[in-house]
Amino acid sequence: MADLSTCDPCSFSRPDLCVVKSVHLDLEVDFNRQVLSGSAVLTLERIASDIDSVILDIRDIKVLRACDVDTNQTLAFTVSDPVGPFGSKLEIKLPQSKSVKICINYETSPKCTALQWLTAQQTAGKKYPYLFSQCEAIHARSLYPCQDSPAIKFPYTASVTAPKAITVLMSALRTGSEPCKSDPSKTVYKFNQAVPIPSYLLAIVAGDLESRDIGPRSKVWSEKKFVDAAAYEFAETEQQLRTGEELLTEYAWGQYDLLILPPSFPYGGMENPCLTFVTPTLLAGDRSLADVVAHEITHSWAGNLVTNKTFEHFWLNEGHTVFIERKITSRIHGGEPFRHFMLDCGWQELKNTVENTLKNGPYTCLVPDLKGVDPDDAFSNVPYEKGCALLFYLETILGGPAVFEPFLKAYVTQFNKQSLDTQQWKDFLYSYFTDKTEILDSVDWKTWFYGQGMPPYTPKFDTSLKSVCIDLCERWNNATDFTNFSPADLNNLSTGQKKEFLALLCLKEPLAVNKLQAMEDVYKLNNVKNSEVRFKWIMLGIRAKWTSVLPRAFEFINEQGRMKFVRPIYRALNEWTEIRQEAIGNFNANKDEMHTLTSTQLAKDLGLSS
Ligand SMILES: CC/C=C\C/C=C\C[C@@H](O)/C=C/C=C/C=C\[C@@H](O)CCCC(=O)O
Ligand SMILES: [Zn+2]
Repeated sequence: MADLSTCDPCSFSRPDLCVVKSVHLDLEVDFNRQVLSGSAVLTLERIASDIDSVILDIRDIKVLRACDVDTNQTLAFTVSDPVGPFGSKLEIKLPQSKSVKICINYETSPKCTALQWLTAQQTAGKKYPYLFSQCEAIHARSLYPCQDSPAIKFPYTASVTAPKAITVLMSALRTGSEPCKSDPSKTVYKFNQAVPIPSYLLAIVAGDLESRDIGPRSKVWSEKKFVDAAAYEFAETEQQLRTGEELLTEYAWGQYDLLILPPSFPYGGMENPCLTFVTPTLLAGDRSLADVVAHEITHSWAGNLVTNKTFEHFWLNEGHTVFIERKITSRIHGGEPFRHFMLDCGWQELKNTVENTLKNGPYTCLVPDLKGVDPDDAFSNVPYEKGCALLFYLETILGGPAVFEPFLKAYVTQFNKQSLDTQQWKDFLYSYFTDKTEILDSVDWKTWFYGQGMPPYTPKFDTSLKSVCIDLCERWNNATDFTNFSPADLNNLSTGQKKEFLALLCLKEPLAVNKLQAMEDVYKLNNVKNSEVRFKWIMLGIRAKWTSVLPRAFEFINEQGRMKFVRPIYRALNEWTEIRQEAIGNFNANKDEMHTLTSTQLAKDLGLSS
């Protein structure tokens, strides 16, 4: 196996020998060639006095030249391509000095895994092309030469040149724009991210974008078609930010904007600092899916300020974020009963993933071994929901929210702008609760961190919001006569309760087709627009092998590319023997329009690649 860094199994870099202290990118967006070209200036600090080179991660990057900025001396470099999913190792010889600033002239490849390039035809407006990035977990190395490990944090500045009609945004504060001096048909955009970030939080978007103000420090950005709907949908953003500040500390990033991406965006949201990226599947029209924004806002502390040292400790980012996100949303809507309802739904989602999708395998560990593994291949809701469950368990045994919430504030304060691992987190927990060592010693830490399967405990939740979902599920599951059901059954439920009602039915034996048709006759779910409810209704139909679900299933997976939805639907269609070839044919017909992350994972799900 390649000589990966001693501290991060997913990076060749050796920050223990020489570390990147800051980055400046000067890039031009070339939509015709679908490349970014220009330079990366890295300020380095030698840690070991006897080293004479720096090792960086790259993938599919063409390095044209490396030089010492102060002397313009050309620096020798080598690129090696070890076998494995981690790209290439760029080694650059360094001049003799304690700190040095190097300039790397390079260009990305059209197959850069961090970027999706869309033609004008693929956008909503059909007039201009579009480009957006997704660097988490280890795709930053295809965007710029870097030490692509979350153990390292650095501030960055950038200057990006693009055609005049195109707006460019980054995960940074906008510090101005001006016509390009050498070509008035282009605009140069300037950015500054003064808060140190891990490499995966560098992000860029370029497209025909409009914005609307939604708060004193927030805008929504999207193509014209979505911008007013987005302004309505995410109107609670400032309230969510303030609730996060009440719980934790002052928001450190200045601006909090939201970018609504094209439908191919593979995730619900991505916590890029100053500019959260979100999927348009959140545009429900009733703000019922804005909890994803609360999640991304929470990452402003858990993940972006306090960061997992490697992706084996991803639960530190996601488990804390989910646990705190649910505190934020329940302080705004519904209080503790609502928090418990969300925790309970999360527990069920975890159970379904652990037992049915991952079959209690190695990726059900809270802290998985990722040696030789691309983190994308290990991704699931386990670090989110098992991590959240551990924190809920600890909150319960340590004395409840009034005792545990001050710990969360102390945690983000202690590790502000740092990266840590699970051992450091546990040591801090013990150091904070010095009077509760006996309780902490009673926790089965080994099983929680490294055990496969469900956690070693069963939580007790307040079920006041869930009982109506359970009752309606049991009524339908046991019904032989459907005359006693009415639209009012669902009209009185929240979106979350409708979703949970369908999720509970998905855990039962597959329903008879005539029962599903009766449900459709009463509730008219075939026309539902809310993506979460639509997803569960489609999954219920596929489980029952209800052929009339198929047109709606294919329509849904072809109109958006959020992996949370398309992967389970493709997997379920693939398990439906008579439909498998149609599913594979649909995938092959649409894969070129998909984000690379999505098509790569779907090919593996369908057994078309290893
Ligand atoms: C144990 C897992 C270890 C490593 C995985 C780390 C990163 C995986 C990589 O695929 C990046 C994931 C980024 C996720 C971004 C947003 C998600 O939080 C949202 C996912 C669910 C949704 O679509 O709502
Ligand atoms: Zn997250």
